[in-house]
Amino acid sequence: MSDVKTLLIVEDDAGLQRQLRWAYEGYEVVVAGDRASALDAVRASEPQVVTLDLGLPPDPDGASEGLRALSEILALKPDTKVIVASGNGAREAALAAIAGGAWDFYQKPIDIDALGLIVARAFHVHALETENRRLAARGEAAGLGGLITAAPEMLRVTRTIERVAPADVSVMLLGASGTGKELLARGLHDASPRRDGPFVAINCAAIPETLLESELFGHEKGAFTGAIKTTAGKIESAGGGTLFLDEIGDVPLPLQVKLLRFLQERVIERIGGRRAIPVDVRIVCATHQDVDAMVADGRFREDLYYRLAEIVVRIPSLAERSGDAALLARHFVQQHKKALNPGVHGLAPDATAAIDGWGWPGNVRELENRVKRAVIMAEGKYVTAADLDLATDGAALPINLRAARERADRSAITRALAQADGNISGTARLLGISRPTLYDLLKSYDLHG
Ligand SMILES: Nc1ncnc2c1ncn2[C@@H]1O[C@H](COP(=O)(O)OP(=O)(O)OP(=O)(O)O)[C@@H](O)[C@H]1O
Repeated sequence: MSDVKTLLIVEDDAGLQRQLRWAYEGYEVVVAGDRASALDAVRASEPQVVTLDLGLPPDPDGASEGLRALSEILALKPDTKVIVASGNGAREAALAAIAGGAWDFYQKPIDIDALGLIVARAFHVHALETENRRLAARGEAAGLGGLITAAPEMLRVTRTIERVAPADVSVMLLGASGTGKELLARGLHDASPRRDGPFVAINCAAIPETLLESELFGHEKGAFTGAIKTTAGKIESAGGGTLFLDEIGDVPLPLQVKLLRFLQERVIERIGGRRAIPVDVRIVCATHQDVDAMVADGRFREDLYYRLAEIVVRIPSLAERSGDAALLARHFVQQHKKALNPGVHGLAPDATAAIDGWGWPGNVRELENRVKRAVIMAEGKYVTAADLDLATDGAALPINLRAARERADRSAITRALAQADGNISGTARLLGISRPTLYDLLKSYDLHG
């Protein structure tokens, strides 16, 4: 990357454009007045930092055009630091922008000095992150909550989590199984002012419906058969800290009502109890399910959704994080070799190639399990593709078109299967093929739906 610091100012007001253009020293300043020219400028000048007015034409009084520009800029260059400007009282737009990956926001009218400081800090952080990525490419990065990544798609997520951690807003993490949702929830807690309080996690899908209420809210002695002593629930135990509700989509409707009441009133009553107990807890929740669809067909209460999801963070699957699979595999080999097989030194080149070519439907959890098993199985100094049980993928074979097509097919199918949660109709729809064609492909590639 060149050393030139380029700042893009996206602002439709000609007066402000002029004022801002001359306000900065030491940066190459580029100015754009609307979304299309902003994108052209991002392509042409690759600014590290962008200040973006959310009210752009043709929606100068709203935020729709600005938010669209934000997402398009970040899709083009995910590591860009975008600072959004919003009008008075536009808290919702600002929150939406942060959830959408904006790095910071400031309230208009513009205070040139204050904005100058935010811009300078953005350049500084951009430079640090670039350096981190360089180190990470050599396998040396660990960030939020011990999370390992060098992928811009994931760095955006960790950045969002770091930004929302200090604010007491509820956060919903959406991602497939094994993408690191719990790790991120813990990272958020550790980065928040509640870090000295407890972090309590509960997997709502793993607890039978009949027990979930008592797990969450606690019970008094004698409240039901088997309630031999008064027990505090997870909500109460998380007092002063963070409660992580994993698989929130699995909470049955009657309990959703009770949860909503707690979120509105911030008091709980244990089962069989008469006393309202105030609890100060921050809620972070997660699910691999499509909550929007659940809300649409009445399986998830909309009012509860809005309470739980002030900020929604989508976590990319491992296959969507460029370069991370190999980086994480190296990390897991180093982490586990001592206990499992001290003779192992690292990964053989065919193993790295096979890892890159695999679709990782089970995400980081699958990767860690495969690597652990492979470290145990490895006979020589290096873990091979065969030890990882990935040798059939064709990744290690010489390149030919048929093999390349098969790899692409496999990768798309496994990703679609993961996204559709194994549902065949859903997978076929995502891939744009018919169900019978999908069945044929699954059979010929020996994949399992
Ligand atoms: N980026 C990462 N760096 C290091 N370890 C990771 C990363 N992501 C996930 N892991 C590890 O992978 C395992 C699965 O992660 P985690 O439990 O957070 O996933 P999850 O999305 O909550 O899964 P589930 O929804 O199935 O509970 C854990 O052992 C976690 O430590």
